[in-house]
Amino acid sequence: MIPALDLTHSDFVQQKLDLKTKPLGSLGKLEVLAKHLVLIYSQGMPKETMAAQLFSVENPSVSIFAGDHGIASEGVSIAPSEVTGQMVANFASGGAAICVLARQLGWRLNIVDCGILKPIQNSHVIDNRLGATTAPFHLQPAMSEAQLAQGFDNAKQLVAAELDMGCNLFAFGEMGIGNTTSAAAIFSALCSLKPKETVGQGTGVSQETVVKKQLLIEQALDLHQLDSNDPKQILQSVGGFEIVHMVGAMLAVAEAQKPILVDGFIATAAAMLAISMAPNAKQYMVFAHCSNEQGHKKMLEWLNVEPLLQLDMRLGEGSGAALALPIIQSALAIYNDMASFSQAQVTQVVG
Ligand SMILES: Cc1cc2ncn([C@H]3O[C@H](COP(=O)(O)O)[C@@H](O)[C@H]3O)c2cc1C
Ligand SMILES: O=C(O)c1cccnc1
Repeated sequence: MIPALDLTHSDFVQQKLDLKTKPLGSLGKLEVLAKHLVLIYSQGMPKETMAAQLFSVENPSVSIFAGDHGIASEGVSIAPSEVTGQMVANFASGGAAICVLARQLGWRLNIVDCGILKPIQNSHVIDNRLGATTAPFHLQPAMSEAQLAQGFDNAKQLVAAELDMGCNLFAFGEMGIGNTTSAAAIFSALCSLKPKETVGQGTGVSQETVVKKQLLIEQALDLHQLDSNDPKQILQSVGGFEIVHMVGAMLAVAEAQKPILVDGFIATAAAMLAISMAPNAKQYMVFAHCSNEQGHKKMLEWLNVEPLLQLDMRLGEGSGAALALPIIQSALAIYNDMASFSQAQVTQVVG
């Protein structure tokens, strides 16, 4: 259901970039990014339309999906589950890191309760609750098939509403105490890796807690006997309500052939599931940063993608994705506005 990226305009875009007044390729990854984005934005355009077109980011939105995790009661985080809801209130009142970055950079923010411990009454929070926390996944599946399906449906509707508002760049963030344990379990199951390879310190837990996370994931992998080729089973068994929304939203954006800015460890676990469900989805993804969570670098290597930024961040919330917006805008500005050798009457340099 997700179309492959049509590469018809690829040579035209490359040539346009090559004829700009600079040594060939000297804007490095910015040129690669410009080409990628212009190809996405020009899908279905006839050659003449595309040749005359300027491309820009319109009405970008970052949606933060929040959900609580049954596994959190095993003490896998520095914080208790209650902090998820407290942070949702913080998102709603504009005080969290993602709020500051979104305001500064020009993202619109959606705050989505996908199933935190206790609902909060706040008109800025979208109610997409699939339950009140997932089940502890080392003992039973994190959620039912119906909850998973409902999450996908919710995400699809959210993306449809965003597209109606003219949004053409999507970022997704998450908040959910315990969700690095869930993301590591997903990574282990999808790539048949031992938990030792995939588990990290999350919010900054001790080495002892890292070992506890590994043992819980081992127990879960034993219990569920997950098939690395069955991403839905993996998501239902060891995922989270916010992760379900992320996967569903990524698939919906890719189906609409718009770009997705992928954030850190948890968002990349969601991206890997989406790609496993629909391989073409990867062609609409831009990987914003490499987080400091051990395992994220391995995920990016496994996907064979290069992130735009490496700032030693390990927060989530969509913060790394948010920071990449100015780079996206710069890439498009170079494509749109930079003079060619002939326009500027500069002798074309070769080599
Ligand atoms: C105050 C606070 C704000 C956060 N914002 C994002 N996270 C991040 O940390 C959590 C994942 O780490 P773990 O698996 O170790 O719990 C997620 O909620 C993630 O978004 C936060 C965590 C805390 C404590
Ligand atoms: O990489 C991330 O996105 C991350 C790392 C630690 C905690 N929360 C999120």
